[in-house]
Amino acid sequence: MASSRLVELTAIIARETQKVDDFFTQNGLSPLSFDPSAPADFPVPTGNVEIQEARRTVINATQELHDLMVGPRESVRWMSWSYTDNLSLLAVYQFRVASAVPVDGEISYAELSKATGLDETNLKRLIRHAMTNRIFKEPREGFVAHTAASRILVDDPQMIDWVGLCSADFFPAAAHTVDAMLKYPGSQEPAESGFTVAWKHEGTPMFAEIGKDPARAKRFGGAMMSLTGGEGYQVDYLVDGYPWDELGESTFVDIGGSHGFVCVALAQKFPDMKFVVQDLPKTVADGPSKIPSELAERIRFQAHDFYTEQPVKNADVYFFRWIIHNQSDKYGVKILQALIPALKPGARIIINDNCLPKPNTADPWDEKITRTMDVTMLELLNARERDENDYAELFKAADPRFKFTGARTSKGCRMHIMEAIWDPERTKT
Ligand SMILES: C[S@@+](CC[C@H](N)C(=O)[O-])C[C@H]1O[C@@H](n2cnc3c(N)ncnc32)[C@H](O)[C@@H]1O
Repeated sequence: MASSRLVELTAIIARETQKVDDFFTQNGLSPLSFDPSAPADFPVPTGNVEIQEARRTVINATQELHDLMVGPRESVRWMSWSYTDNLSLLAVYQFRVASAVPVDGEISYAELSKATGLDETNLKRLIRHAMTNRIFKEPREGFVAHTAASRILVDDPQMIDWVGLCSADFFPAAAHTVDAMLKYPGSQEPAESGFTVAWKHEGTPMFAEIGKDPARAKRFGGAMMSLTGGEGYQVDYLVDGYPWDELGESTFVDIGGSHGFVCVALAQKFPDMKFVVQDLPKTVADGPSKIPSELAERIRFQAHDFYTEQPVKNADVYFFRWIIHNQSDKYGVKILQALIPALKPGARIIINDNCLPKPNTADPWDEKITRTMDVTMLELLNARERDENDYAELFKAADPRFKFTGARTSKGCRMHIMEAIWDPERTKT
């Protein structure tokens, strides 16, 4: 029957919402709301699998119901204008509108215009558009007040960086990605991406260009902290999601490890492990100051370019988190090959990154995020996310003596742990 899916979805939504609501009542939690005083995050721990699953089911079922009700033609029509969401967000970011709106209370458009330097007419147009995404509200005509979402743009500096990075730096890159693909078909070069075409520095990759401007680099760093601390990316999933205790006394090399926060988390739980954090010279220079003094003896820093030969020989683990997805296959292979002179038999190469799902197998919310991340890697660096088979092929292309053992993840985690073992006995064919 034509309406059966609609009725089915409505029943699912009612049933699962009831579970969430009962949990809120039993635990004395305030009801969910868009009010500026409402919690900025869903206030149930990620470890509560039952309620988190009910929540996801509602998110996915309401989205499906919404899309069915809107219908294909109208969906496509208005999806084509979704870039405007970025534009109004960019204006909010660029003119620092959120910090000019009082946290408790309201401000007239005229005063807000004075405070931000954005002319009143355009301010009103852009803010009223942002309001359609629940960023600010107009409690009475002509006055602006915060919502829970706009409050985040006052309270959370890393989220402000994330919004700035995506709307100011990445949005033009997306708009120029097809131009870049036409100009450099099938390119694997980071210096020939949509980002480089948009910002007119073809020949210089995004990271190098951003690094030239301290403010832009700082914003990039803050934005990455916001993303990697977000739901499903917390480092606890890595600490608890792999049998690190099997390693006993061991050396772990965190390649492109930034300021060593992964090593800190592992060192706290596994006292027999020692760590080397490798990154570019500027980054490692700041590293030691970020390590708790009781762990300093076990975590050392080393400047190393991961495209060149690995200097730490015979370690037990060579680890890459958020590194391989920034590489095209050409450069991913180069990074893995640079390890080979250092590897002892049985050394583990561990990649902690996204793993693209097989079609129709993933949670739709997660799949949307991971596939958006994949296309973003194309825009920025001509790099890519990979599925399990792609990782197997990457290791094989680097050297058949890498024995790929597969990808694993845990409930609620949006990343995977991919592992290969160095086996010099495997035939090099
Ligand atoms: C996306 S961040 C990932 C940082 C960290 N692994 C994490 O999980 O948050 C990429 C890191 O790679 C470092 N990096 C970039 N190019 C590098 C290179 N050629 N050699 C070593 N590190 C590099 C950057 O400085 C940065 O810290």
